[in-house]
Amino acid sequence: MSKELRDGALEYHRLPKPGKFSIEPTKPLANQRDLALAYSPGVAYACEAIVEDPLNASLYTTRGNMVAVVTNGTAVLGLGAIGPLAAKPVMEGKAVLFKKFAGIDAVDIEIDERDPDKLVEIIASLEPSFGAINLEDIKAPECFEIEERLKDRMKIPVFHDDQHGTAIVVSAAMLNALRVVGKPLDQVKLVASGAGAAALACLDLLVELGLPRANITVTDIVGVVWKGRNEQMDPRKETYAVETDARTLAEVISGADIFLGLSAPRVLTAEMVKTMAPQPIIMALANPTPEILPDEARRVRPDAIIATGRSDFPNQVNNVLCFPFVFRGALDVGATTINIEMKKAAAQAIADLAMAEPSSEVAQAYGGQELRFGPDYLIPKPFDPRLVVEVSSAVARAAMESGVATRPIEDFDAYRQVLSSYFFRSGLVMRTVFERAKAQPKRVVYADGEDERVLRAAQIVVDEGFAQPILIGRRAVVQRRIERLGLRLKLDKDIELCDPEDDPRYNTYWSEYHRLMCRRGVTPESARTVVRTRATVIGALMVHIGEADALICGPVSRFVKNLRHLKEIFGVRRGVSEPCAMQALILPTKTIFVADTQVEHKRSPEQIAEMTIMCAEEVRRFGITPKIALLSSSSYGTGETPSAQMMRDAFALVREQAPELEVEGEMQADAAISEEVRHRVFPGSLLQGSANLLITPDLDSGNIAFNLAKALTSGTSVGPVLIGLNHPAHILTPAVSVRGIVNLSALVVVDAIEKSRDTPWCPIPAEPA
Ligand SMILES: NC(=O)C1=CN([C@@H]2O[C@H](COP(=O)(O)OP(=O)(O)OC[C@H]3O[C@@H](n4cnc5c(N)ncnc54)[C@H](OP(=O)(O)O)[C@@H]3O)[C@@H](O)[C@H]2O)C=CC1
Ligand SMILES: CC(=O)C(=O)O
Ligand SMILES: [Mg+2]
Repeated sequence: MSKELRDGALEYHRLPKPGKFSIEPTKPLANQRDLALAYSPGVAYACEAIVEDPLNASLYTTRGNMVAVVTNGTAVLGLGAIGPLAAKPVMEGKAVLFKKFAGIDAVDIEIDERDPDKLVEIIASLEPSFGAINLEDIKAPECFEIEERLKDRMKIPVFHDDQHGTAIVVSAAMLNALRVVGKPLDQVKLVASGAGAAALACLDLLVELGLPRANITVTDIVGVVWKGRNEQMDPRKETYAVETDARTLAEVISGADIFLGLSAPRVLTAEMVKTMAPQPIIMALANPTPEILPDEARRVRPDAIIATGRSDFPNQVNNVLCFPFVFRGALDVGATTINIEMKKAAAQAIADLAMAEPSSEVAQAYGGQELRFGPDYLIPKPFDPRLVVEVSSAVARAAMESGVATRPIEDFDAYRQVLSSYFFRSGLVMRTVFERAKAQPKRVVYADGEDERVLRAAQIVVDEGFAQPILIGRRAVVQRRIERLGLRLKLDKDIELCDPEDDPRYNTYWSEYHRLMCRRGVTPESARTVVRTRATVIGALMVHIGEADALICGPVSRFVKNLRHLKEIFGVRRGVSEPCAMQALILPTKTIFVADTQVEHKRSPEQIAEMTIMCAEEVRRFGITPKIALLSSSSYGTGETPSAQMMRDAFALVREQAPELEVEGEMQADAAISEEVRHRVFPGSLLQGSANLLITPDLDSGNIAFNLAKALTSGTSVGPVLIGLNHPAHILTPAVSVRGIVNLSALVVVDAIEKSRDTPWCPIPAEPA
């Protein structure tokens, strides 16, 4: 390993605080009452509820989402028996991965004990504290007995990750590697290096999946595991002992289709690789140094498919792809164990994901690497946000079907939404919107149909089935990009295309545009030019004419230009003097909406009141009750600036026009968020709790406040949501992500559904306003 990596890793572990995680309270502990609830005397009620029914522990404590990562430090990575203290960085790392990838709270427990009997006693005694136990880096053969005895004794899942996590990921990668080389699992010859925890569990699962036991030869530190051998044997190894005169890896590797290394650094040589069968599969998985480095193997066998356990080579076969998600699924259904059905379901889900087209989030995280199923992309990358959804739900379902789930999931669609929120925090907030959109899909035209993000979003929209996309773009370019991105979209089947260079509807579009704009200085000639060159205009005309129900434009062209076209072609809703843009910031504990972030830099009190009422209506679409604060530098009359007066006037107008709204103003932003601060300055406030819709006095303050909060909190943003036009449309900003486009697509479909019901929209004016 390079010095640079060593220095970087040590600094990462040391700064800014030693170690990799800390524990944060999830409840307020700010005053005497909180103390009385959290601790004595209030806590006693939670204790009594658990005495009454032990299942209440998952209601009143962290137990249901808490996993112990337990080791005794006897087989730490490939570093060997380095002891429990030195194992702590690895275990802290596993704990952090549980949290990051699957939202599971995990703590590392390093136990200074090698005696299996004592270890079993210690670990079994942890049952009251945890919802599941992840055994880690405990050496073979003791690990087998330890796990079996704990599984018998404990009523929560006990899972030795080095065995089963590795087996699941190896099986997924193996199934896909065999798919690439076109060899059936029941006809390949496999040689394993290593007969420890990981290797034997992998072999067990591969046998379960159809690899004949007779096709397997195992080697370890002594050499071939043969029938009759006495040296360093144990009952588990014995099950793979074969009748043979061969005694070394070099002898048995000849003609093998697969090398599975879960042993030690550099045990496989280039000479040995040369003798393998055509298109050999080499899984050199010892960590951190594999049995052979990929370059060395590739040099002698360019036809090989190669995987390692490391993130710095293609095909990282590592149990990180599995353990967070298997535990997530098991905890969510209250599984009493993790059985073979759950393991097989996890392996299949991982294998299937690599076959699906790559996600843009992964492409982004991996710096634009080519991520299409093939020899260098056999399994998904650890940062693939689909893993938590697909693997956890497959495991949960398998637990239910195999009868080990104590809390079966009733609504799998809802569960998948919750799972996606572990990665995309917009998931939960957007759930109501997606459900409504799916119930009544609409035709959405995308003006920038050649943009890669739009194409990826269109694929998701088609897969999720909440809209029928229409793309504006040149046919050859769109087709080429679909292929390059590995998408499955079929032009003219999944999606309609409008090619601005060659569309028979061109004459209809420019004539209509001219009709709308002829009294605004637009000549037939310039109408032709605008329609030929501005995709947003074509998209807007399609909606206006009724060929589409809603429009998404951007991210390529500028927001203000797009908005101008939309106002010209659509007009604004009756009673609206100016549209506005609202953005949502989704934080771990709450969602806030801010307006106006994009549209009009100066509004009158009447327009602020109008915007407030429109935005409140929009917030309800997310299933959230608006709690509105009209922001200012002044709180309840403390300032005399014109903008403070304007917000006071706007507040009075909103109270008059929409008395049902929970609204207050004018106030500073901290008073809006904190009830405590607000009550200090104005105890009689009409607003309860924290405001979630923040109306700012002008565009600059709205935009600055939103972006500052976003940058400081790293919250997820949804929007800008364009409100007030006479037809459903949103304008994408240049920084939008694929997920952002998908979110806005769902929102625009919901707009279109409401418009089709004629609530609260009004008809298209004959001439634009
Ligand atoms: N990529 C991944 O996701 C994972 C990788 N691993 C890696 O796999 C390796 C084994 O881990 P694990 O099974 O937990 O450990 P174990 O200690 O349980 O097993 C190690 C095995 O390797 C054998 N071995 C050790 N040295 C050699 C050698 N020089 N030549 C041949 N065989 C040897 C041992 O032989 P003997 O039985 O004779 O002692 C034993 O069978 C480690 O490098 C670990 O990092 C493990 C889990 C997951
Ligand atoms: C990845 C892992 O668990 C190991 O190498 O031990
Ligand atoms: Mg391990």
